[in-house]
Amino acid sequence: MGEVDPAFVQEQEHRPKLSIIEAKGIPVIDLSPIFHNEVPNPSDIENLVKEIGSACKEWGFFQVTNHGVPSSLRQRLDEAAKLFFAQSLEEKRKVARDEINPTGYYDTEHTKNVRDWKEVLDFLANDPTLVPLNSDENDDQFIQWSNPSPQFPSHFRAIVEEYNEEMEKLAYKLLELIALSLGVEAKRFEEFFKDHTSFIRFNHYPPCPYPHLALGVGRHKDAGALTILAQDDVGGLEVKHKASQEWVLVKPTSDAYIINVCDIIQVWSNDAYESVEHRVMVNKEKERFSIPFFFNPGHDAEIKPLEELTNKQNSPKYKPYKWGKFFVHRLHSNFKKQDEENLQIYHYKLQ
Ligand SMILES: O=C(O)CCC(=O)C(=O)O
Ligand SMILES: [Fe+2]
Repeated sequence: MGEVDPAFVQEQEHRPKLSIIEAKGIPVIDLSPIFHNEVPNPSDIENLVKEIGSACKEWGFFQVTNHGVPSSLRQRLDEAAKLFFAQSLEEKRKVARDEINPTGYYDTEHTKNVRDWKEVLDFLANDPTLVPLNSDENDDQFIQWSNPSPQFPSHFRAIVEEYNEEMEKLAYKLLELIALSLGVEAKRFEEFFKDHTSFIRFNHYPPCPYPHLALGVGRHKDAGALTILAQDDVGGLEVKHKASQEWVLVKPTSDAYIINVCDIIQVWSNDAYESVEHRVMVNKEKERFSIPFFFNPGHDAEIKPLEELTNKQNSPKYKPYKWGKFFVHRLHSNFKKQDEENLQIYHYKLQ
């Protein structure tokens, strides 16, 4: 790749600074109070909830340790992903995604209309997953998406299924802690996740000859409820710090997960918590792997600010929207460069 392909080139203002000053990083939160005691100690839980609430307010991002996910499972998953991506393009394209079934492999994603320097493999958490056929509000047809079955490595799908179960368990726990931190019942959000549309993504960022011009993933916010991200030890994820508006590198912490509250929690909390912009830098020498689990509600979930969190002084800031319609709208526009901007939650803003 000698010539710079203009599809990858970011506008000047969005290009990464390659010499990063490592400011204070995102908080690291120890989840052992909920996992390592048979009967959790109420004051430990209270402190944990406070820590999570502050992290959500200040950063929208935090890392968790002692999260209960076996590290041996994570290792097996990392190895399987490496084996898959090391194959020829021809092999990988045998499980390519298409406009009907968007799971599987692809290497042409655009974020904000600039091509990302990455290749991706997506699996659903629930196979099959029911979603609306299109984003038209008046059309009530549905479609089922199903998972790809890569031939190699042969055990890939089985490991992904095992890992998905662990991600779900952790996601529900985190959601409870976040609910408590907002002052609502621990299980308040659970009803929205019946037949959830969550999915797991394998990201591979190959070394890039022009890391000052391109990004692994351009700046964006995640559209779902919560993301649980595993990153390797290379580093590259940057988060926009709310107070300073600076891009801050998320330093890899071994065996930790990076958690971010996404657009739906922003809406539920009526902007008490914000979904924060992030992006991924690439580098000339090393490839990088990351594995986000996107925890999304069921397609039928209606998303709007929680009644308990709104009142006369703090009226709802968003119109209700159906998650499934929003999701397929976003997905269809990710396929190619488009003239109009992607659907975002601010399009539902009331004030
Ligand atoms: O690779 C990463 O660290 C983050 C990827 C990401 O933000 C995404 O896939 O939405
Ligand atoms: Fe993201």
